[in-house]
Amino acid sequence: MARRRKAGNDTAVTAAWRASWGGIVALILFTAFLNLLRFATPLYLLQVLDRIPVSRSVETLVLLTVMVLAAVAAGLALEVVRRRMLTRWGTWIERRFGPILVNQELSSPGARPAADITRALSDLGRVRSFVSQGAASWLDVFWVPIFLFGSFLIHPLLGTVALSAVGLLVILAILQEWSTREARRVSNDASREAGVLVIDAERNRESVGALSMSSALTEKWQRSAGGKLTERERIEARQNFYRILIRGLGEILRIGMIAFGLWLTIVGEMTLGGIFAARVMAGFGYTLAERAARNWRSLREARTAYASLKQRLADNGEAQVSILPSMTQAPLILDKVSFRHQGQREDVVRRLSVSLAPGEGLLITGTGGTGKTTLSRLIVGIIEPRYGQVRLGDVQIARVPQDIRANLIGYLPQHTEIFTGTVRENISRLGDAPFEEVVAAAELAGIHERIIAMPQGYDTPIGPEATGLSGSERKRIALARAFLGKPRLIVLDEPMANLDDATRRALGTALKQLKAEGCTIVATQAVHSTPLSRMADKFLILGGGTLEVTRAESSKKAEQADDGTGLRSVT
Ligand SMILES: Nc1ncnc2c1ncn2[C@@H]1O[C@H](COP(=O)(O)OP(=O)(O)OP(=O)(O)O)[C@@H](O)[C@H]1O
Repeated sequence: MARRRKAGNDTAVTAAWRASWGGIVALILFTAFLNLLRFATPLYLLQVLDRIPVSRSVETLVLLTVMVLAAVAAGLALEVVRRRMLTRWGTWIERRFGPILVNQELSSPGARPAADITRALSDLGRVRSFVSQGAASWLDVFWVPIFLFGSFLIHPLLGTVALSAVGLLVILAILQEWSTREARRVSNDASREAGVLVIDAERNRESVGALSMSSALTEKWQRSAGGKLTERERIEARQNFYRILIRGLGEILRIGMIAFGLWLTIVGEMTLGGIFAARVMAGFGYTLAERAARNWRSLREARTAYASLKQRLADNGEAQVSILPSMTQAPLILDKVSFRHQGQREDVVRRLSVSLAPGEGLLITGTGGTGKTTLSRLIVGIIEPRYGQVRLGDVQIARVPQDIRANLIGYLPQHTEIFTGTVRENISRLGDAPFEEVVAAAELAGIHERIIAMPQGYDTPIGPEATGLSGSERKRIALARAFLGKPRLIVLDEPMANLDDATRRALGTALKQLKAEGCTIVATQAVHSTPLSRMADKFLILGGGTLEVTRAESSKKAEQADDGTGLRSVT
């Protein structure tokens, strides 16, 4: 399976390379042409300075000048086209991989944190930005030796001077990189810390305001941001120092070329045209090397970003499985499931086995922190067990492609999530489910009447803040989302929390109706709820580090279970 997965994703990356191949060849040719055109100026100088003073031919001067200007104009035109090609290539890369990454990160069974999506996209942005802006200088860098060789051909001494200057430039660039590396690491860490702090504060704005945490948070932010600024100052001071040295070295090279050139003319080894031609070629070589050195970091960052993107694309947790048509009829099976959170010493769930036929209900009970949410997430395939399997029949849920999983499973997370969009879009999972299905789901969740009382009904825009909706109304919209299309398996994490008694009873009735239509229901509760107990055919009590699966004999047993006693027969 792993081999098949890798092969499939390699195709995505290699297909992109294959599709880019023609463009890359064109870019190399453009680069070759425009650099060849750069030789027009030194050739012109050789001809004009050495021949015209002797021949005194104005026509030749005009003709050569027109020719060199045409070559310069052609070179500039090619450069414009080359830059345009690189920009388009960069945009193409981002367009091609952006949706794949977002979709992959959002549907990953590992449920990566949101920061991971941001990181993946910023890696992609880095690759795009390098291709659009930095790649040209690295394409040109291969021409540095050719320009140096040109000045070497005019005179070995001038070639050696140019080569030494470029060599020194490389050493300075390495020193610049090396001397700022640690400061950049510290600055990036501080910057990330400050950013996370602001995002957290923004997310928990209400608590920050109500509990007067703003000055403490500002102080904390200032410490991180201040650290970043100090390091940035240090980095910039060093960078400026090396940049000035590199610029100065360029000036020294130009002066040196003239000085050595003139000396060579004095000793009769060179002409005036030769001096200027060699000086121009050495100047081109140096400038191209300097540009590449300036883009050194962006090349390195783009390489790291590319490697990480490639890894992400090869790390697609969704295996292609053949979905048996019988999956909709198959039981939900938890087969010796164990799970431990990263960094924890204890398993939250250990060797848990339970099976639920279509139409059966399971109620997971336990006090805070006993693992109800973890188990719900294991069942819907957001996280994968450490050992054991969660299956629908023979198929592991976490391995089911996301689009198929979405039709099979409805899920209400513990924290109600409302997306920016209309009520209808929120219930239809931002898709285009038929309106009747959306209404049916809203009716089951007991929110239909409230929605049609809104000014724009199902088209009313709402968002994460969802002002204008009570906590219970938000919850019922999220419940409707879970019920949409009456999926094969519905997992509800604390569905009764925040609901009043009448709504709880109505929800209990809705769950019974869904069960009667063949849905398997898994619900959790921290506090006893009679409608949920009535819905359940099986009970699972978490707590005290042990798990026991029990068959309900009566809802009373569930009540006993709330305090950690009662219910003990394993299915
Ligand atoms: N991402 C995580 N990393 C490490 N430990 C975690 C993580 N999520 C939960 N835990 C730990 O796993 C245990 C079970 O947490 P879980 O949220 O599943 O419990 P719960 O029964 O749903 O709690 P509550 O009713 O308070 O929501 C807790 O001890 C919790 O601290």
